[in-house]
Amino acid sequence: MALIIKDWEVIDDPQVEVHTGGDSPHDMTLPGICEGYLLKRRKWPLKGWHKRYFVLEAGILRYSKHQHDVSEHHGSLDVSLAVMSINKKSNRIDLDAGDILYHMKVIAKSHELFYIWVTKLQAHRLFKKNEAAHVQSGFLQTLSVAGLAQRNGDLPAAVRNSSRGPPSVADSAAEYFDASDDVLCGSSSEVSDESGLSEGISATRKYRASISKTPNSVVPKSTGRRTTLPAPCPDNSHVGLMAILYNNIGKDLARVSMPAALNEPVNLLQRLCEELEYSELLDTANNTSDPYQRMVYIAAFAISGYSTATFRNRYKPFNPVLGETYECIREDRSFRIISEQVCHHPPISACHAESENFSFWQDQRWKNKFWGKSLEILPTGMVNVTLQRYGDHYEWNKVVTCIHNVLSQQRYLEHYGEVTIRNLKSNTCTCKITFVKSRYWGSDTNKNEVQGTVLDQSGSVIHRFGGLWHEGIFCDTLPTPKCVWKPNPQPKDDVLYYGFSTFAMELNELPPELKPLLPPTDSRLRPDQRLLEEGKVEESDRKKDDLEEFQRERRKELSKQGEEHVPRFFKKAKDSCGRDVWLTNETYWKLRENPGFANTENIILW
Ligand SMILES: CC(C)CCC[C@@H](C)[C@H]1CC[C@H]2[C@@H]3CC=C4C[C@@H](O)CC[C@]4(C)[C@H]3CC[C@]12C
Repeated sequence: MALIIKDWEVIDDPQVEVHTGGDSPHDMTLPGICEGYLLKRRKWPLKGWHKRYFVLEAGILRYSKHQHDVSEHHGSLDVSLAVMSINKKSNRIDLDAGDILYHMKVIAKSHELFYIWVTKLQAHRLFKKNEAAHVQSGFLQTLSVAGLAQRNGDLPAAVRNSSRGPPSVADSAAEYFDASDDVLCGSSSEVSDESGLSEGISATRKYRASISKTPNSVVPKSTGRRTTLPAPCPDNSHVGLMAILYNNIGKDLARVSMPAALNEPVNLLQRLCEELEYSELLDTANNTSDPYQRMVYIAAFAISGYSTATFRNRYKPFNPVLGETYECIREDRSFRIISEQVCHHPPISACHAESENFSFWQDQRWKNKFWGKSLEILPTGMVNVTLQRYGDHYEWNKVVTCIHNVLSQQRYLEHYGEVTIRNLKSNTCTCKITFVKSRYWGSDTNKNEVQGTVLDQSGSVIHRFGGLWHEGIFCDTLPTPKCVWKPNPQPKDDVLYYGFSTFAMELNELPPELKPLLPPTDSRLRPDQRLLEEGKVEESDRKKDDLEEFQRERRKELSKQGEEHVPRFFKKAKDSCGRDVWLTNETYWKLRENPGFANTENIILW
């Protein structure tokens, strides 16, 4: 656990990782150089903050007065020997190596720049440690009897990777750019004590008691769909994540290739469909005449999409390849959805669902921030729902999802931040939902708290609701106070099956009668994902490599011809605020019916 003293956080020492993964492509490479002006605190003779030029190279941090005199640097420090603490609020970094102590601060109020320095420092610290371990293991090896020499796979990653050159400065500049373009900043979600926090806690306790008294929804009658997966999930506890993550700092997680053993047999397109697991809340909203009450159901729906996180922290979804599609028709829930990977850099997945009660669409993309122990996922883009009967168009943002202890088996997910739901067709009411960031001193009981209010035009509270995103939401201001949403119970043996809900199990099912109707780009036909689902991990891994290579080839070919990939079922547009959005072009279902995808020209992805 990171030690936290009044906004200061001691960053855990990077653990040198011993690889067992043989020829994994994710070995440690020399991290890129990081340089620029920072403020450095000085005690004597001129007390205060002074602007200095810092250069971080191969694990050594040097500084000088100006950029042009870096050669005559004033001081230098091996960053792997220093304890690093950071203060996210004031953008400060302290490096304490006992005899040498650097207090540094990012000049501009740029949280981005601060983040880049912190992650780069971590990468360099790990690199330097690895290097030290290399020297030490080399030393041990010389001592050991020749025949007992260590297997290649047991050596620290850096040892085997020495042949690969350091990334160029241009590379690392690209990486910075990647990390810094239009990112949302910081975590604004910590509820301050003045805002009635203790009140909130006791309210949540009350809500919680009421939720637990509410019986679970009746298990739906058999839908004829499968209730389990063909094979249990592989054990992936041996896969070393440290090198993968440190080497990809600043990059989109969705663009980083990882071994198949880390994956779950659904992809991000299918996970968009999974957000409709509780679509009956939208049906209810469409049958509720009171606009304020309707908003409560929309809010419950917005929260329900986050509940799978409780059980889904051990595996990551497959990244769809550009042009991949996924359809799902649910007669039992009377909706159908189509999604497509519309952009590769940055990765964007777009979806559109429709039913007699509602439409639902979003394009999902996000940024990552890797803080050493945790990884924050900052989604951009809005979720949209329209209700057929009232013509309402609701729009809301998503909150931050944080993967805590990302490198260890104690991994867990947390959501925090504020959601504002607006009805673009009427300003009768808005809704504010707070996903409360858990306080580090708190026990488990203050985890996953959600509080919300529905406000009228003048800002008065009309409804209040709350609870926990993994247990349910209670609203005590409805004519009959009630639990508006409660997650379905997990199926038996869910731990063996990736923590999937029944709904998730059904996503990748491929009934024989469906197969001829699907375009060849449908995720259900993706071979590596199918192999993983069947428990053939190694074959899946190989297929995954081929498939990714094939995607790169296709991209090269296209750019050689000066062309750009054009999504097939979605078009780019601007929303009311001028943001780029991807909307359906309404061709999918028409083509499916006539002439049918077997009779159209399709791109070949695998
Ligand atoms: C490194 C690996 C093995 C650890 C597991 C990573 C898992 C937990 C990560 C990888 C990608 C992540 C998803 C990426 C994007 C979103 C959209 C966001 O609006 C809600 C969270 C959600 C749905 C994330 C949930 C957590 C997630 C599934």
